[in-house]
Amino acid sequence: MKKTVLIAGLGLIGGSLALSIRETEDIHLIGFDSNYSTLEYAKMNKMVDEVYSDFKEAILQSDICILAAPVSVTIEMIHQLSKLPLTKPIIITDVGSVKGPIIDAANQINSEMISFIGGHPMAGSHKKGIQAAKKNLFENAIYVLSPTTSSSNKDLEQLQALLTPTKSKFLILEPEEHDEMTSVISHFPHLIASSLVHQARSWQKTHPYIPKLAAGGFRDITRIASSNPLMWRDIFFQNRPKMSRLLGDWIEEMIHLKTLIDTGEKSQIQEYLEQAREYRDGLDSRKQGAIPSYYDIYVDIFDQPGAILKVIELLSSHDISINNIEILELREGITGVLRLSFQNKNDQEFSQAILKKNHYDTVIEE
Ligand SMILES: NC(=O)c1ccc[n+]([C@@H]2O[C@H](COP(=O)([O-])OP(=O)(O)OC[C@H]3O[C@@H](n4cnc5c(N)ncnc54)[C@H](O)[C@@H]3O)[C@@H](O)[C@H]2O)c1
Ligand SMILES: O=C(O)C(=O)C[C@]1(C(=O)O)C=C[C@@H](O)C=C1
Repeated sequence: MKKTVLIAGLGLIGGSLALSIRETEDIHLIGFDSNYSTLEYAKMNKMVDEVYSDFKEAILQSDICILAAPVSVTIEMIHQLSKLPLTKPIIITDVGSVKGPIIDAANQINSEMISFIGGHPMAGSHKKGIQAAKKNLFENAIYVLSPTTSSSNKDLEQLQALLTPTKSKFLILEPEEHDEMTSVISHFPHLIASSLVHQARSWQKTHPYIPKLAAGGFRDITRIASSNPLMWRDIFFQNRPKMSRLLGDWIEEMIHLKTLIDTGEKSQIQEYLEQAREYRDGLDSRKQGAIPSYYDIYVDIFDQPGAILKVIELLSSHDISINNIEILELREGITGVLRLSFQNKNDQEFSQAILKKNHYDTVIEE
């Protein structure tokens, strides 16, 4: 018999999950969202089989439910769930970027019917909403799962089977361990990116040309400052003890760096930069399985009308899906560099072959 799977919150993450699992044969996929136009979009684009504007109605018929709303809303949904008159067993999971408070809420559920397994796909984007959803968003990404005492091994296997089409790699973690690591490698960097943008904005008051000087470096390090403020407010708030600790460490480190700069400690500054470079280069995931990254190609282009479009058209005419496009340098009349990101090695290599055949200079960084 078909299982009914509910995705509650059809934004970037919920929508992407819907796109990747919707072709699974033995499921009936339903979606719930508080935003009416999101439900309309999901229905029009056949992202789910049915849409619901009432959480209770949707959940009562589901066998598996994926909560994919902002973290604070997810916690509210778990409180609501615990009060529902459920008549059949249901596996509940979530996708929230912070796990501790979500698992704490789940542990308060007093229903034999609910098996809760925390979840967090470690892939996303600075974009939000259903229109930014992508089928292959999670390919090769780590997908953290945090089982609780309410869930059995069979439940975990069932959830992993449902998520298999995402082509992600499962990693079982305790919530505390998850929150500690993601605070370092995901949450805190967002705070720093936003603070760098604030610094530039403040200096712009006296130096109006600052935005014109913002080249590849500033854009690279601050891309994530364009992310969804509501989602990140929730993440910082729900993980605030860890964020506060990291801020303390960071301030101390900055004071140390300031001393090195003020006293002109050239060799120590160089050593600091070298150590950072070595660690950053070693993170390149595909060899070590640390952080899943996109498969990038750097393409030289000339600043001519339609130059970027030509590259996109060329690859899309071969049915290649480009995950992200970034213009790293494009100044009037000179050669620029496009960074094209793909979700897998095949697309990356195939694209390079096509571009080379069409006389583009390309580089893949190893
Ligand atoms: N964006 C990322 O990079 C990323 C990556 C991994 C995990 N996450 C986590 O995924 C979750 C969703 O993030 P997103 O990026 O998809 O955000 P999003 O803003 O794109 O989507 C959130 C969706 O939840 C819906 N929603 C909000 N309040 C609701 C409510 N009360 N009832 C029903 N639906 C409601 C919104 O209408 C929207 O469709 C968050 O918990 C976030 O921490 C995000
Ligand atoms: O690629 C991005 O824009 C992201 O910020 C994705 C990102 C991250 O890598 O920090 C953001 C939040 C998540 O919970 C998981 C992934």
